[in-house]
Amino acid sequence: MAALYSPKRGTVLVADDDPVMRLLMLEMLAQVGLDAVEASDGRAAVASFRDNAPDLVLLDVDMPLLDGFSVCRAIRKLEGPSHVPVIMVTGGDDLEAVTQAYEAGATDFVSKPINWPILGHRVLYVLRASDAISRLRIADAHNRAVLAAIPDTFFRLSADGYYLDYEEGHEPSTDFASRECVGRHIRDVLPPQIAMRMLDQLSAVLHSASVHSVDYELTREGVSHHFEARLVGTASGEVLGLVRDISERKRAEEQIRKLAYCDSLTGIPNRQAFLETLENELERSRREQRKFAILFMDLDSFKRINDTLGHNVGDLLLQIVTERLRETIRPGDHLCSLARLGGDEFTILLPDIERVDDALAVAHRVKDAMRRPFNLDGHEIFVTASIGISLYPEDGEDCTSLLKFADTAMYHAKNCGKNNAKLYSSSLTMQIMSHIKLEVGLRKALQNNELYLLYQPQVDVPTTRIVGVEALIRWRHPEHGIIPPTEFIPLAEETGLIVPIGEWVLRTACHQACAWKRECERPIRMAVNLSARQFKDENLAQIVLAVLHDTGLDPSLLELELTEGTLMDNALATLATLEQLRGIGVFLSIDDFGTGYSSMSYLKRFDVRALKIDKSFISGLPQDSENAAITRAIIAMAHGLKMIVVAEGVETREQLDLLKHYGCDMAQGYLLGRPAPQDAISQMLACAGSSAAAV
Ligand SMILES: Nc1nc2c(ncn2[C@@H]2O[C@@H]3COP(=O)(O)O[C@H]4[C@@H](O)[C@H](n5cnc6c(=O)[nH]c(N)nc65)O[C@@H]4COP(=O)(O)O[C@H]3[C@H]2O)c(=O)[nH]1
Repeated sequence: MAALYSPKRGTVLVADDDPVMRLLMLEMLAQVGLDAVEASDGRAAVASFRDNAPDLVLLDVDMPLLDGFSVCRAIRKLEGPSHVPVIMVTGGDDLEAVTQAYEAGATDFVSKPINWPILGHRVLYVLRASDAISRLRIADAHNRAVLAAIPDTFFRLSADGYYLDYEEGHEPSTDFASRECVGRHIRDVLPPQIAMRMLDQLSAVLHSASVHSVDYELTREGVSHHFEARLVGTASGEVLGLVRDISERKRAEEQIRKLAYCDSLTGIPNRQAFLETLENELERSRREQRKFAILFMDLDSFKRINDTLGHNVGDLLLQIVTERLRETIRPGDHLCSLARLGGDEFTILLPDIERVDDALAVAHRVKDAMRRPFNLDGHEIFVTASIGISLYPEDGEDCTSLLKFADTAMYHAKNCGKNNAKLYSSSLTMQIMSHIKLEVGLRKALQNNELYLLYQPQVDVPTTRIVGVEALIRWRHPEHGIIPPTEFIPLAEETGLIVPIGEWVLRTACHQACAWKRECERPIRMAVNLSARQFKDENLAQIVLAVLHDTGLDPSLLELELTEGTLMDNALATLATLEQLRGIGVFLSIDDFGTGYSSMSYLKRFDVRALKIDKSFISGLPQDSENAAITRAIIAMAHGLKMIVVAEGVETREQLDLLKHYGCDMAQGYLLGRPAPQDAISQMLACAGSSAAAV
């Protein structure tokens, strides 16, 4: 069985010279469960108090040797921090004795004649109250100790905002001295803005049980400090507050913010910071009905510099670019914010612009600043920039769209030949959307057998016999019908899809050339266009070799057509590739000759078999004497270099006659045969002598 809980039994010192009274008191105390020790005079009472440390003293006023008042005073002197309750027993209506008792330090009094049953309860009540008071004292001492241990400033405010109490914290920056606050209103102590926020929170905490905090900054003796006041309401309708100096934390936060919002390479705001500034600017411009512009800048050849000169030089370039951008936008544009979004992409936010021209003017200044040569680690580098501009509110109402549109305009600027600044327009998005759709379609075109080849005859001018064909690709789009190569080859180049597509063209064309050789029992040379991207593909020679091997076509029946631009792009690498192709035994010809560099000396180095004069020269013949002269000169020079000449775009009998007269070797054009499917070409080849149809 569990032991019964027995409350602590208190001990009462009963001091009375009357033995009957003592006996009655002892009896009464026993009734309410209390122990007692007795003293029959004043001195004995003081001695017993010292020896027994009672919890309560019942003290008669009239006693021999030392009266009750003196005993009470002696007890008060003896006792430590604990305050033992003393109940004095006074005569009937002796008011003076009561006053004297309180003055001597008595807790309570009872007057004679004593109501014994009530005295028991009275004693118990006083004991309980004294216990509560001593617990309160301990709690208070605890609280004081806690407050003394924490560095915070502590204060107490009345519900209407007056400081009732104020204890300065340990921090040297403690915001105010106690004497500046106690008895004064918060408004008279703190700056108006801060006081207002405090008062707001004051009423909030009085209506809720939660802790509210207010952050504020105060400048004391020229030094700024950040404080955090935590306020809590009490049951008595007051507010307790703790104020802490959080300057150190604020500094750390600021440091973290800097790291998170600052681009470490250039020291300017990063993407995150830019997006937040943009968000704020949008809010402000919306409120104040103002306009702003976003400039999105991208360097045109950054990747090349990074790849060729290394990342260190690339980084240095970005740092100098940042410096130049800073200088460029500084005069008069102090509100602009510059950021690096990543890589070589920079943005400039131009607030409060009045006209589009203001944004364009900054864009042109930026472009000019970038055009000055950069001296990087001993390398003199020339860089250009493409800039896209979007405007609020004209182009969009939200940050994401505005930034995207500036980016879109930047791409448009790049497509328009780089070193450009372009404004966004909604049609750009449409163009880009259809571009993306086309790209998605092109990715599937090969698997879905949507690509096919047409072949255009190439004839020997003196005899007009078909000696070769040029393979020309077409795309049968499921929705848009036939798409010409001029529309999708650049896209295939851009996306790299030209490599698999080009291989398919080569394979299909070589296959067909073999078939015609079998059918006609004479060789028909197959010309296939090679784009710059294919030419740069380091696997080109292997692909050509594999295709020739797989199809069984004699390499000398394959002619690869390249433009001058492709050849000139990287002369050294070109020579190596050409060497490999020559090693395989295929021929090379230069397409669209006359439209590019037209450098004969280079062509000699590259050992090409044929030059194809661009149709723009042929179309004006025979009337256009200038083009006639150029055509004649090209033919003569090509022959001088032992190259044969093919005229493209021959549409009339007169043109053919003139070309024959100039000694042109071969011709191709609508007059001699339009690009046609393999069956039609087979028929043409089968005709007697295989002369071109119309001639
Ligand atoms: N006005 C006029 N035009 C004539 C005449 N005779 C031929 N043409 C057109 O001129 C273009 C000649 O091809 P290109 O200069 O190599 O120019 C080609 C070539 O650069 C490219 N291309 C075509 N197929 C391929 C391919 O399989 N691979 C690569 N990389 N490019 C290709 O697309 C360009 C355009 O091809 P097409 O639209 O087929 O256009 C062809 C042809 O149809 C004529 O008498 N008058």
